[in-house]
Amino acid sequence: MIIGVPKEIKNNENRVGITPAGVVAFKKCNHEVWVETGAGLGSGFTDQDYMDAGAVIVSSAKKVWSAQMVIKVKEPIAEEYGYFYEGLILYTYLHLAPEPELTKALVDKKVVAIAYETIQLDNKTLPLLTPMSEVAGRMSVQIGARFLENPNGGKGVLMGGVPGVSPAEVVIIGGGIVGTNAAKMAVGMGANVTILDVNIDRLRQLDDMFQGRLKTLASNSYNIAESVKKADLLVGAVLIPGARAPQLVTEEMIKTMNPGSVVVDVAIDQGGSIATIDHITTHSDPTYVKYGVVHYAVANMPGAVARTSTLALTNVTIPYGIQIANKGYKLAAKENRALAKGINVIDGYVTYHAVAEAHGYSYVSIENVLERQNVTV
Ligand SMILES: NC(=O)C1=CN([C@@H]2O[C@H](COP(=O)(O)OP(=O)(O)OC[C@H]3O[C@@H](n4cnc5c(N)ncnc54)[C@H](O)[C@@H]3O)[C@@H](O)[C@H]2O)C=CC1
Ligand SMILES: CC(=O)C(=O)O
Repeated sequence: MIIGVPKEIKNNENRVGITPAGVVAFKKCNHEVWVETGAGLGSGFTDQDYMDAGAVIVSSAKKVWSAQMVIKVKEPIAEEYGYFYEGLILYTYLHLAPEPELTKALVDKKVVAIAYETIQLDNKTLPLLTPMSEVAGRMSVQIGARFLENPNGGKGVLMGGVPGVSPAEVVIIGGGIVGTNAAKMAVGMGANVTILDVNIDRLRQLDDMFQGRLKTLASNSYNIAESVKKADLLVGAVLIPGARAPQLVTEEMIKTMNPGSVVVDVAIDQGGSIATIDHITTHSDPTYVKYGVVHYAVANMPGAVARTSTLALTNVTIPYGIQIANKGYKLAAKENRALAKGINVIDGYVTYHAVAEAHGYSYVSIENVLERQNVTV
Protein backbone atom coordinates (compact mmCIF):
# COMPACT_ATOMS: atom_id res chain seq x y z
CA MET A 1 0.00 0.00 0.00
CA ILE A 2 1.14 3.59 -0.57
CA ILE A 3 1.09 5.69 2.59
CA GLY A 4 1.00 9.49 2.28
CA VAL A 5 2.18 11.80 5.06
CA PRO A 6 1.28 15.45 4.42
CA LYS A 7 2.82 18.45 6.14
CA GLU A 8 0.41 19.70 8.78
CA ILE A 9 -0.97 23.12 7.89
CA LYS A 10 -2.98 24.02 10.98
CA ASN A 11 -1.67 27.05 12.91
CA ASN A 12 1.61 26.13 14.59
CA GLU A 13 1.04 22.42 14.20
CA ASN A 14 4.58 21.13 14.24
CA ARG A 15 3.82 17.45 14.72
CA VAL A 16 4.00 14.95 11.87
CA GLY A 17 2.14 11.68 11.32
CA ILE A 18 5.19 9.46 10.94
CA THR A 19 8.82 9.42 12.12
CA PRO A 20 11.73 7.88 10.21
CA ALA A 21 11.36 4.88 12.56
CA GLY A 22 7.76 4.56 11.37
CA VAL A 23 8.91 4.65 7.74
CA VAL A 24 11.28 1.76 8.47
CA ALA A 25 8.43 -0.21 10.04
CA PHE A 26 6.14 0.28 7.01
CA LYS A 27 8.97 -0.48 4.55
CA LYS A 28 9.71 -3.73 6.38
CA CYS A 29 6.16 -4.77 5.53
CA ASN A 30 6.72 -3.80 1.87
CA HIS A 31 4.69 -0.60 1.86
CA GLU A 32 5.75 2.60 0.16
CA VAL A 33 5.81 5.86 2.14
CA TRP A 34 5.50 9.30 0.56
CA VAL A 35 6.38 12.18 2.89
CA GLU A 36 5.70 15.79 1.90
CA THR A 37 8.77 18.02 1.73
CA GLY A 38 9.57 19.54 5.13
CA ALA A 39 6.76 17.63 6.91
CA GLY A 40 9.03 16.54 9.77
CA LEU A 41 11.05 19.71 10.30
CA GLY A 42 8.93 21.03 13.19
CA SER A 43 9.56 17.76 15.01
CA GLY A 44 13.29 17.70 14.23
CA PHE A 45 13.22 15.24 11.29
CA THR A 46 14.78 16.35 7.99
CA ASP A 47 13.82 15.14 4.52
CA GLN A 48 17.18 13.36 4.46
CA ASP A 49 16.27 11.47 7.67
CA TYR A 50 13.13 10.21 5.92
CA MET A 51 14.98 9.33 2.73
CA ASP A 52 17.60 7.43 4.73
CA ALA A 53 14.72 5.45 6.27
CA GLY A 54 13.39 4.61 2.80
CA ALA A 55 10.66 7.20 2.21
CA VAL A 56 10.06 9.08 -1.02
CA ILE A 57 9.99 12.86 -0.50
CA VAL A 58 7.17 14.44 -2.50
CA SER A 59 6.88 18.19 -3.04
CA SER A 60 3.18 18.31 -3.91
CA ALA A 61 0.54 18.01 -1.18
CA LYS A 62 -1.95 16.88 -3.85
CA LYS A 63 0.26 13.93 -4.77
CA VAL A 64 0.75 12.93 -1.09
CA TRP A 65 -3.03 12.99 -0.63
CA SER A 66 -3.48 10.68 -3.63
CA ALA A 67 -1.92 7.83 -1.60
CA GLN A 68 -4.16 4.92 -0.54
CA MET A 69 -3.84 5.78 3.16
CA VAL A 70 -3.05 9.24 4.49
CA ILE A 71 -1.57 9.37 7.98
CA LYS A 72 -1.88 12.76 9.65
CA VAL A 73 -2.00 14.32 13.09
CA LYS A 74 -4.83 16.87 13.10
CA GLU A 75 -8.22 16.87 11.44
CA PRO A 76 -8.05 18.23 7.88
CA ILE A 77 -8.87 21.92 7.53
CA ALA A 78 -11.17 23.25 4.78
CA GLU A 79 -8.43 23.75 2.22
CA GLU A 80 -7.58 20.05 2.46
CA TYR A 81 -11.13 18.77 1.83
CA GLY A 82 -10.57 19.05 -1.92
CA TYR A 83 -8.03 16.21 -1.71
CA PHE A 84 -10.60 13.68 -0.44
CA TYR A 85 -11.57 10.89 -2.83
CA GLU A 86 -13.81 7.83 -2.57
CA GLY A 87 -12.09 5.00 -0.73
CA LEU A 88 -9.23 7.10 0.68
CA ILE A 89 -8.25 5.78 4.11
CA LEU A 90 -7.71 8.81 6.36
CA TYR A 91 -6.07 7.91 9.66
CA THR A 92 -5.72 10.89 12.03
CA TYR A 93 -7.38 12.82 14.87
CA LEU A 94 -10.79 13.90 13.57
CA HIS A 95 -12.91 15.22 16.50
CA LEU A 96 -16.00 15.16 14.27
CA ALA A 97 -18.70 15.91 16.87
CA PRO A 98 -18.01 19.68 16.78
CA GLU A 99 -17.13 19.64 13.02
CA PRO A 100 -20.25 19.45 10.80
CA GLU A 101 -18.50 20.63 7.60
CA LEU A 102 -15.67 18.12 7.89
CA THR A 103 -18.15 15.33 8.65
CA LYS A 104 -20.17 16.26 5.57
CA ALA A 105 -17.08 16.36 3.36
CA LEU A 106 -16.02 12.88 4.55
CA VAL A 107 -19.53 11.50 4.04
CA ASP A 108 -20.01 13.10 0.61
CA LYS A 109 -16.64 11.90 -0.65
CA LYS A 110 -17.06 8.40 0.90
CA VAL A 111 -13.73 8.56 2.70
CA VAL A 112 -12.85 5.77 5.16
CA ALA A 113 -12.24 8.05 8.16
CA ILE A 114 -10.46 6.41 11.08
CA ALA A 115 -10.24 8.68 14.13
CA TYR A 116 -7.36 8.16 16.55
CA GLU A 117 -9.46 9.50 19.43
CA THR A 118 -12.23 6.89 19.20
CA ILE A 119 -10.08 3.78 18.92
CA GLN A 120 -11.06 2.18 22.21
CA LEU A 121 -9.96 -0.96 24.01
CA ASP A 122 -12.46 -3.22 25.77
CA ASN A 123 -11.39 -1.67 29.10
CA LYS A 124 -12.72 1.66 27.72
CA THR A 125 -9.31 3.33 27.50
CA LEU A 126 -8.39 5.36 24.41
CA PRO A 127 -4.84 4.30 23.56
CA LEU A 128 -4.31 6.78 20.72
CA LEU A 129 -5.62 9.74 22.70
CA THR A 130 -3.77 8.98 25.93
CA PRO A 131 -0.26 10.21 25.04
CA MET A 132 -1.51 13.56 23.73
CA SER A 133 -3.74 13.92 26.78
CA GLU A 134 -0.67 13.33 28.92
CA VAL A 135 1.12 16.10 27.04
CA ALA A 136 -1.81 18.54 27.09
CA GLY A 137 -2.58 17.85 30.74
CA ARG A 138 0.99 18.63 31.71
CA MET A 139 1.08 21.68 29.45
CA SER A 140 -2.20 23.06 30.81
CA VAL A 141 -0.59 23.87 34.13
CA GLN A 142 2.62 25.33 32.75
CA ILE A 143 0.49 27.46 30.39
CA GLY A 144 -1.81 28.44 33.25
CA ALA A 145 1.19 29.43 35.36
CA ARG A 146 2.50 31.58 32.51
CA PHE A 147 -0.80 33.43 31.98
CA LEU A 148 -1.22 34.02 35.72
CA GLU A 149 1.83 36.30 35.46
CA ASN A 150 1.01 40.04 35.30
CA PRO A 151 2.79 40.75 31.99
CA ASN A 152 0.64 38.07 30.35
CA GLY A 153 -2.65 39.51 31.62
CA GLY A 154 -2.88 37.42 34.78
CA LYS A 155 -3.52 38.42 38.37
CA GLY A 156 0.11 37.94 39.38
CA VAL A 157 -0.20 34.77 41.43
CA LEU A 158 2.73 32.33 41.73
CA MET A 159 1.58 28.72 41.53
CA GLY A 160 3.40 27.55 44.64
CA GLY A 161 3.15 30.79 46.61
CA VAL A 162 6.07 31.33 49.04
CA PRO A 163 6.36 30.76 52.79
CA GLY A 164 3.80 33.04 54.41
CA VAL A 165 1.74 33.50 51.20
CA SER A 166 -0.94 31.09 49.91
CA PRO A 167 -0.31 29.13 46.73
CA ALA A 168 -2.61 29.29 43.70
CA GLU A 169 -5.96 27.51 43.71
CA VAL A 170 -6.12 25.12 40.76
CA VAL A 171 -9.47 23.53 39.87
CA ILE A 172 -9.56 20.71 37.35
CA ILE A 173 -12.87 19.43 35.93
CA GLY A 174 -12.41 15.86 34.69
CA GLY A 175 -10.06 13.43 36.39
CA GLY A 176 -9.04 11.29 33.39
CA ILE A 177 -5.68 11.42 31.61
CA VAL A 178 -5.59 15.21 31.07
CA GLY A 179 -6.88 15.90 34.58
CA THR A 180 -4.46 13.52 36.28
CA ASN A 181 -1.47 14.90 34.41
CA ALA A 182 -2.55 18.46 35.14
CA ALA A 183 -2.88 17.52 38.80
CA LYS A 184 0.61 16.00 38.87
CA MET A 185 2.11 19.25 37.58
CA ALA A 186 0.02 21.51 39.81
CA VAL A 187 0.70 19.46 42.93
CA GLY A 188 4.38 19.35 41.99
CA MET A 189 4.44 23.15 41.76
CA GLY A 190 2.91 23.41 45.23
CA ALA A 191 -0.58 24.66 44.25
CA ASN A 192 -3.79 23.83 46.13
CA VAL A 193 -5.54 21.43 43.78
CA THR A 194 -9.19 20.37 43.55
CA ILE A 195 -10.30 17.82 40.96
CA LEU A 196 -13.92 17.08 40.06
CA ASP A 197 -15.31 14.06 38.22
CA VAL A 198 -18.67 12.34 37.87
CA ASN A 199 -16.95 8.98 38.23
CA ILE A 200 -16.57 8.42 41.96
CA ASP A 201 -14.38 5.33 41.44
CA ARG A 202 -11.99 7.53 39.51
CA LEU A 203 -11.97 10.02 42.40
CA ARG A 204 -11.15 7.10 44.74
CA GLN A 205 -8.17 6.18 42.56
CA LEU A 206 -6.99 9.79 42.51
CA ASP A 207 -7.37 10.05 46.25
CA ASP A 208 -5.14 6.98 46.64
CA MET A 209 -2.68 8.15 44.00
CA PHE A 210 -2.16 11.62 45.48
CA GLN A 211 -2.21 10.57 49.13
CA GLY A 212 -4.03 13.64 50.44
CA ARG A 213 -2.11 16.12 48.29
CA LEU A 214 -5.25 17.16 46.44
CA LYS A 215 -8.98 17.41 47.15
CA THR A 216 -11.51 15.39 45.15
CA LEU A 217 -15.11 16.51 44.62
CA ALA A 218 -18.13 14.94 42.92
CA SER A 219 -18.87 16.88 39.76
CA ASN A 220 -22.27 18.57 39.90
CA SER A 221 -23.32 22.10 39.12
CA TYR A 222 -23.23 23.18 42.78
CA ASN A 223 -19.69 21.89 43.40
CA ILE A 224 -18.50 23.25 40.06
CA ALA A 225 -19.90 26.73 40.84
CA GLU A 226 -18.32 26.79 44.30
CA SER A 227 -14.93 25.60 42.98
CA VAL A 228 -14.84 27.92 39.96
CA LYS A 229 -15.50 30.95 42.19
CA LYS A 230 -12.25 30.46 44.10
CA ALA A 231 -10.08 29.19 41.22
CA ASP A 232 -6.99 31.09 40.09
CA LEU A 233 -6.53 28.49 37.34
CA LEU A 234 -9.43 26.45 35.97
CA VAL A 235 -8.63 23.49 33.69
CA GLY A 236 -11.39 21.93 31.55
CA ALA A 237 -10.55 18.23 31.09
CA VAL A 238 -13.82 16.35 30.56
CA LEU A 239 -14.57 13.84 27.85
CA ILE A 240 -17.48 11.72 26.73
CA PRO A 241 -15.71 9.70 24.01
CA GLY A 242 -16.50 10.89 20.49
CA ALA A 243 -19.23 13.27 21.68
CA ARG A 244 -19.39 17.03 21.99
CA ALA A 245 -18.00 18.03 25.38
CA PRO A 246 -20.70 18.80 27.97
CA GLN A 247 -20.91 22.53 28.85
CA LEU A 248 -20.31 22.41 32.58
CA VAL A 249 -19.13 25.91 33.42
CA THR A 250 -21.70 28.63 32.75
CA GLU A 251 -21.16 32.28 31.94
CA GLU A 252 -22.51 33.16 35.40
CA MET A 253 -19.88 30.95 37.03
CA ILE A 254 -17.06 32.61 35.07
CA LYS A 255 -18.33 36.03 36.16
CA THR A 256 -17.71 35.01 39.78
CA MET A 257 -13.97 34.49 39.16
CA ASN A 258 -11.55 37.23 40.20
CA PRO A 259 -10.07 39.36 37.42
CA GLY A 260 -6.81 37.97 36.10
CA SER A 261 -7.79 34.36 36.78
CA VAL A 262 -7.05 31.92 33.96
CA VAL A 263 -9.15 29.27 32.19
CA VAL A 264 -7.46 26.56 30.08
CA ASP A 265 -10.11 24.48 28.31
CA VAL A 266 -8.24 21.43 27.08
CA ALA A 267 -11.55 19.85 26.01
CA ILE A 268 -11.92 22.50 23.28
CA ASP A 269 -11.05 19.90 20.63
CA GLN A 270 -14.43 18.28 21.38
CA GLY A 271 -16.23 21.63 21.41
CA GLY A 272 -15.24 22.87 24.87
CA SER A 273 -16.80 22.67 28.32
CA ILE A 274 -16.87 26.34 29.30
CA ALA A 275 -19.66 28.64 28.09
CA THR A 276 -17.50 31.76 27.74
CA ILE A 277 -15.19 30.04 25.27
CA ASP A 278 -16.67 31.35 22.05
CA HIS A 279 -13.88 30.43 19.65
CA ILE A 280 -10.90 28.15 19.29
CA THR A 281 -7.67 30.07 19.85
CA THR A 282 -4.31 29.36 18.23
CA HIS A 283 -0.72 29.09 19.37
CA SER A 284 0.02 32.41 17.69
CA ASP A 285 -2.93 34.16 19.41
CA PRO A 286 -3.67 31.85 22.33
CA THR A 287 -5.78 33.93 24.71
CA TYR A 288 -8.56 36.49 25.01
CA VAL A 289 -10.07 38.15 28.06
CA LYS A 290 -13.76 37.90 28.92
CA TYR A 291 -15.26 39.15 32.22
CA GLY A 292 -11.69 39.90 33.28
CA VAL A 293 -10.71 36.21 32.99
CA VAL A 294 -7.94 35.08 30.62
CA HIS A 295 -9.25 32.31 28.35
CA TYR A 296 -6.96 29.81 26.57
CA ALA A 297 -8.59 27.40 24.08
CA VAL A 298 -5.97 25.96 21.74
CA ALA A 299 -7.17 22.73 20.15
CA ASN A 300 -3.72 21.41 19.27
CA MET A 301 -1.75 22.11 22.42
CA PRO A 302 0.77 19.25 21.89
CA GLY A 303 1.74 20.87 18.56
CA ALA A 304 3.84 23.33 20.54
CA VAL A 305 6.07 20.60 21.97
CA ALA A 306 6.21 18.71 18.72
CA ARG A 307 9.32 16.61 19.22
CA THR A 308 7.99 15.02 22.40
CA SER A 309 4.47 14.80 21.02
CA THR A 310 5.33 13.29 17.62
CA LEU A 311 7.40 10.57 19.28
CA ALA A 312 4.70 9.86 21.88
CA LEU A 313 1.90 9.86 19.29
CA THR A 314 3.58 7.70 16.67
CA ASN A 315 4.61 5.17 19.33
CA VAL A 316 0.93 4.27 19.52
CA THR A 317 -0.45 5.10 16.05
CA ILE A 318 2.04 3.25 13.89
CA PRO A 319 1.27 -0.29 15.13
CA TYR A 320 -2.43 0.19 14.25
CA GLY A 321 -1.43 1.86 10.97
CA ILE A 322 0.61 -1.19 10.05
CA GLN A 323 -2.34 -3.48 10.75
CA ILE A 324 -4.49 -1.36 8.42
CA ALA A 325 -1.83 -1.36 5.68
CA ASN A 326 -1.03 -5.08 5.97
CA LYS A 327 -4.57 -6.43 6.13
CA GLY A 328 -6.65 -3.67 4.59
CA TYR A 329 -9.01 -1.73 6.85
CA LYS A 330 -11.85 -4.27 6.55
CA LEU A 331 -9.94 -7.29 7.82
CA ALA A 332 -8.01 -5.16 10.32
CA ALA A 333 -11.32 -3.87 11.74
CA LYS A 334 -12.75 -7.39 11.79
CA GLU A 335 -9.81 -8.75 13.76
CA ASN A 336 -9.33 -5.76 16.06
CA ARG A 337 -12.47 -4.45 17.77
CA ALA A 338 -10.61 -1.45 19.17
CA LEU A 339 -9.64 -0.37 15.66
CA ALA A 340 -13.19 -0.91 14.38
CA LYS A 341 -14.38 1.68 16.92
CA GLY A 342 -12.07 4.21 15.29
CA ILE A 343 -13.99 4.11 12.00
CA ASN A 344 -16.28 7.15 12.12
CA VAL A 345 -17.26 7.39 8.46
CA ILE A 346 -17.22 4.76 5.72
CA ASP A 347 -18.94 4.49 2.32
CA GLY A 348 -20.95 7.63 3.08
CA TYR A 349 -22.31 6.25 6.38
CA VAL A 350 -21.59 7.69 9.81
CA THR A 351 -20.57 4.73 11.96
CA TYR A 352 -19.89 6.49 15.27
CA HIS A 353 -23.08 7.04 17.23
CA ALA A 354 -22.18 10.31 18.97
CA VAL A 355 -21.07 11.86 15.68
CA ALA A 356 -24.25 10.78 13.85
CA GLU A 357 -26.31 12.21 16.71
CA ALA A 358 -24.36 15.49 16.76
CA HIS A 359 -25.04 16.21 13.09
CA GLY A 360 -28.40 14.50 12.43
CA TYR A 361 -27.15 11.58 10.32
CA SER A 362 -28.69 8.13 10.69
CA TYR A 363 -26.26 5.98 12.61
CA VAL A 364 -25.20 2.76 10.89
CA SER A 365 -23.00 0.39 12.87
CA ILE A 366 -19.61 -0.49 11.46
CA GLU A 367 -20.59 -4.16 11.75
CA ASN A 368 -23.59 -3.47 9.54
CA VAL A 369 -21.54 -1.69 6.86
CA LEU A 370 -18.87 -4.38 6.81
CA GLU A 371 -21.47 -7.15 6.71
CA ARG A 372 -22.94 -5.52 3.60
CA GLN A 373 -19.45 -5.82 2.17
CA ASN A 374 -19.35 -9.49 3.26
CA VAL A 375 -16.93 -8.89 6.11
CA THR A 376 -18.22 -10.26 9.43
CA VAL A 377 -16.96 -8.38 12.46
N1 LIG B 1 -6.66 20.77 23.34
C1 LIG B 1 -5.79 19.82 23.07
O1 LIG B 1 -4.76 20.06 22.45
C2 LIG B 1 -6.01 18.42 23.54
C3 LIG B 1 -7.23 18.08 24.01
N2 LIG B 1 -7.47 16.83 24.53
C4 LIG B 1 -8.82 16.59 25.00
O2 LIG B 1 -8.92 16.63 26.41
C5 LIG B 1 -10.16 16.02 26.78
C6 LIG B 1 -9.94 15.05 27.94
O3 LIG B 1 -9.22 13.92 27.47
P1 LIG B 1 -8.80 12.71 28.42
O4 LIG B 1 -8.37 13.21 29.74
O5 LIG B 1 -7.89 11.86 27.65
O6 LIG B 1 -10.17 11.95 28.61
P2 LIG B 1 -10.49 10.83 29.71
O7 LIG B 1 -11.57 10.01 29.14
O8 LIG B 1 -9.24 10.16 30.17
O9 LIG B 1 -11.04 11.70 30.93
C7 LIG B 1 -12.23 12.40 30.86
C8 LIG B 1 -12.81 12.45 32.24
O10 LIG B 1 -13.95 13.34 32.20
C9 LIG B 1 -14.85 12.82 33.14
N3 LIG B 1 -16.16 13.42 32.97
C10 LIG B 1 -17.11 13.12 32.06
N4 LIG B 1 -18.19 13.90 32.28
C11 LIG B 1 -17.89 14.69 33.35
C12 LIG B 1 -18.59 15.70 34.07
N5 LIG B 1 -19.85 16.04 33.77
N6 LIG B 1 -17.96 16.30 35.12
C13 LIG B 1 -16.70 15.95 35.45
N7 LIG B 1 -16.01 15.00 34.82
C14 LIG B 1 -16.59 14.38 33.78
C15 LIG B 1 -14.79 11.31 32.90
O11 LIG B 1 -15.36 10.60 33.99
C16 LIG B 1 -13.31 11.09 32.74
O12 LIG B 1 -12.68 10.77 33.97
C17 LIG B 1 -10.67 15.35 25.48
O13 LIG B 1 -11.61 16.19 24.85
C18 LIG B 1 -9.43 15.25 24.64
O14 LIG B 1 -9.69 15.12 23.27
C19 LIG B 1 -6.48 15.89 24.61
C20 LIG B 1 -5.23 16.18 24.12
C21 LIG B 1 -4.91 17.45 23.50
C1 LIG C 1 -5.91 15.15 20.84
C2 LIG C 1 -5.69 16.37 20.09
O1 LIG C 1 -6.61 17.07 19.75
C3 LIG C 1 -4.34 16.77 19.77
O2 LIG C 1 -3.39 16.09 20.18
O3 LIG C 1 -4.17 17.80 19.10
